[in-house]
Amino acid sequence: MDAIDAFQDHYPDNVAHCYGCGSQNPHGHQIKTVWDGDETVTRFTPEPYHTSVPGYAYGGLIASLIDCHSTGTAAAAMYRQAGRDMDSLPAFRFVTGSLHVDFLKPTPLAGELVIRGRVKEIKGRKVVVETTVSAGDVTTARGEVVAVQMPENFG
Ligand SMILES: CCCCCCCC(=O)SCCNC(=O)CCNC(=O)[C@H](O)C(C)(C)COP(=O)(O)OP(=O)(O)OC[C@H]1O[C@@H](n2cnc3c(N)ncnc32)[C@H](O)[C@@H]1OP(=O)(O)O
Repeated sequence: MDAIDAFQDHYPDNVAHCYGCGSQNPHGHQIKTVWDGDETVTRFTPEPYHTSVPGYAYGGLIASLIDCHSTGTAAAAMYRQAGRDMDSLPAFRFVTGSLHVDFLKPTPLAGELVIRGRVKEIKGRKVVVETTVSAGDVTTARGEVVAVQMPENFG
């Protein structure tokens, strides 16, 4: 387990292959998300190959960071609401029902991005998460994700 004890470190191995957040996917982003009070935070440094316009990050990367940060936040929020440890069973696993992203400013490729999430609503199997992406003091993207608990018969 990572020193920071991220939400994603608690995903069972059989659902830890996601391109955005799976610790078992060597080609993926392998994001790591933690609580910061009532918010959640992920730190991610894009690589030169994440380019869109030279010097700036590809929008699909930004969207996928918002996506997996938010589904991880949804799972953690559900455990927190239930007063349960993230390793306890049955596992709360969330998939994306809806992903909305507003690209507010170009996101520079130089340096770390800070992704912050806030739970807007928890209702039944659904969690709505608002997430921002910031480079330094500048918020470059804002997203909203409807995360839905993964049905047992997913697929
Ligand atoms: C597990 C670790 C991996 C992490 C994944 C990381 C993120 C991903 O990339 S996941 C892959 C992309 N997503 C998918 O493939 C999901 C495909 N879609 C599905 O399987 C289904 O449509 C699914 C599960 C989202 C919802 O279906 P279902 O379980 O039948 O939901 P349902 O019972 O109708 O709705 C539950 C609630 O969610 C809401 N909801 C469902 N879909 C949406 C949607 N597209 N937009 C907005 N709200 C939605 C419903 O309105 C309902 O809300 P309310 O209770 O307020 O009425």
